[in-house]
This record gives sequence, C-alpha cells and structure tokens, in this order.
Amino acid sequence: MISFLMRRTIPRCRAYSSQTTSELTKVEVNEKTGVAVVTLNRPPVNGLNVAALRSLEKVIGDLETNKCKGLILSSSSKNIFCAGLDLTEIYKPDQEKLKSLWTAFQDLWIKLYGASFPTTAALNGHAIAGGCVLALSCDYRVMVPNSSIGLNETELGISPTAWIIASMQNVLSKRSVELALLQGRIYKTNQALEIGLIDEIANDKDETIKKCEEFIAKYSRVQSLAFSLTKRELRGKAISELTSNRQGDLQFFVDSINNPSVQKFLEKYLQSLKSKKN
Ligand SMILES: CC/C=C\CC/C=C/CC(=O)SCCNC(=O)CCNC(=O)[C@H](O)C(C)(C)COP(=O)(O)OP(=O)(O)OC[C@H]1O[C@@H](n2cnc3c(N)ncnc32)[C@H](O)[C@@H]1OP(=O)(O)O
Repeated sequence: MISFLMRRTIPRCRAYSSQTTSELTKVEVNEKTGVAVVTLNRPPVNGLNVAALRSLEKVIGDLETNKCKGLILSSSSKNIFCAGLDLTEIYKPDQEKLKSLWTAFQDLWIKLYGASFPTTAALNGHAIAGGCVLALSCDYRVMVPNSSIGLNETELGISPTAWIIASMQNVLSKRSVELALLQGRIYKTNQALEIGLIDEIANDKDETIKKCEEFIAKYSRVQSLAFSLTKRELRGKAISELTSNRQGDLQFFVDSINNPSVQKFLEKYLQSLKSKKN
C-alpha cells in the first residue's frame, strides 16, 4: 500500500519527501502535491519481465487507491527509459512464463492507460517497443535529446495488437501511425517531437521531471471525478475491447512469438545486441 508512504519522513530529494523502494520500482511521493515519481529500476535496460510488470502494476493500483494527484514515470538508468519486453523471456520461451508475461503486460496497460489521475513519462533515454507502449499509455511525454522511441515490432516479425495500436492512435495522426507501425520505425527525439510522439524535449532527466510536474499542475483546478469520467469516456472503448478479448489477444501474442521465423530473428537480434560491444 502507498498509504504508508504518505507518512512524514525526512525530506530526501527536492520536495519529494516520502519514498519507498522495491527492487524493481521505486516510488517517491511529494507530500505537498500528491504527485508520485515512479522509477523503473531493472538494470541494465529496464527489460520488462513478469516481476517488473507486476511491480509497476501494483504501484499504479496503490496510487489509484490512495488518490494520487499525478504520476511521473521515470527510469534509474542513465540513458534508457525502457528497452521493452525482456527479449530473453521471449526467445526460446517457457510457454507458461510467456503467457504470464503477456497477461501481466495486459494488466499493466489496463491500469496505466485507464489511470484516473494525470500520467506522464519522463523519458530520460530510449523507449523501445514495450517501453514505447508504457510512454504512450501516459497522458504526456517529455524526452531528452539524442534518444530513440518507437514500436519496432514489425521489424521483429510480430504485429502490434489492437490495444497497442489504439495507444498510438490516441497520440498520432492516422497517417503517422500507419507509417510508424508498418515500417517498425524508431524515431530520434527531434523526429518524435515533429510527429507528436513526444510532447516536449528537456535537456536532462531533472528537466524531464520538472516539465512533467508542470504538466500535471495544469490539472490542479480540474475535479478528479470529472477527470476520470472524461478519461474513461475517451479511452474506455479500447480498454473494454481488450478486456472482452483477453484470451484471444494472449493467444495471438503466444502464436506470434512461437513462430519459427520470429524465433530465428530473435536469435540473430540478441546476438547483434551482444556483439555491439565487441
Ligand atoms: C503480438 C504483440 C506484439 C507486440 C506488442 C508489443 C510487444 C513488444 C515486444 C517487445 O517489447 S520486444 C523488445 C524489443 N526491444 C528492442 O528491440 C530494444 C533492443 N535494445 C536496444 O535497441 C538497445 O539495447 C537500446 C537502444 C535500448 C540501448 O542501447 P545501449 O545503451 O547501447 O545498450 P546495449 O544495447 O548494449 O544493451 C545493454 C544490455 O542489455 C541487453 N538488452 C537490450 N535490450 C534488451 C531487451 N529488450 N531485453 C533484454 N535484454 C536487452 C543487451 O543485450 C545488453 O546485454 P549485455 O549482456 O551485452 O550487456
């Protein structure tokens, strides 16, 4: 529960005076504003495995229960927000773990995309594939220069499912979504700003958080109930489409990942990531 976070403790970090740390997700709540900075903490790239997805989902659920005023999603890495699903979990996967992975991702998206408070992504680095989905699930995105963001699933040989497409359609024009998804395109920060995939550029991580705080502050005069009802009206259709087809969506993911050509690609892809250092 986040309630214990709201106890008065000695201020640690700027105005953020309440903090808890799980290994995978750190939470700091500003007692004055009620805004939470939630930091992904799975080095080296915040690869999303079941534990990381569940940890983040639980934090968002707790923030929801405790009537959080806003969320800033950040990362403990120097230059990576999130590199997407943990590739080692989808290459030669254990079938039960693969199902758990996608189910956890569905659950997290339902909570984050449908959150009843303003949500922002402070992108202090790359946000690829599943990492981009996290960013798109928020209401606002601020990114540092020279980073990359996008959904490269078609490059991997898989097709983004309806709720992932809906998250992108919520942000970009129909034309940009088509180009982005069909080409599996990854955008640099300035290109992402041009097409509207991010909302602002900030010089560094601190500034991404400051800009997210400023965005959330714009909602201070908006009534919480009206906010959440309006968001539900705007996003509810995509969420209910997934909730009514969880099993079909899961099967599509499992079949896509188990496709031999996808597995073959993943093998080469993982090797190419490893060999970058040599
Ligand atoms: C049917 C439904 C379909 C779609 C729905 C959505 C599905 C999403 C699927 C995914 O999310 S799959 C994940 C796709 N992610 C990527 O393609 C990103 C791959 N990574 C990169 O491009 C780069 O690592 C980076 C740009 C994020 C960072 O580059 P850099 O700073 O140069 O770091 P390294 O490349 O050296 O990486 C450090 C270390 O981390 C390993 N790694 C990178 N990404 C992942 C990952 N996603 N999962 C697991 N591990 C990853 C990399 O291999 C390095 O490992 P070492 O052992 O060599 O240190």
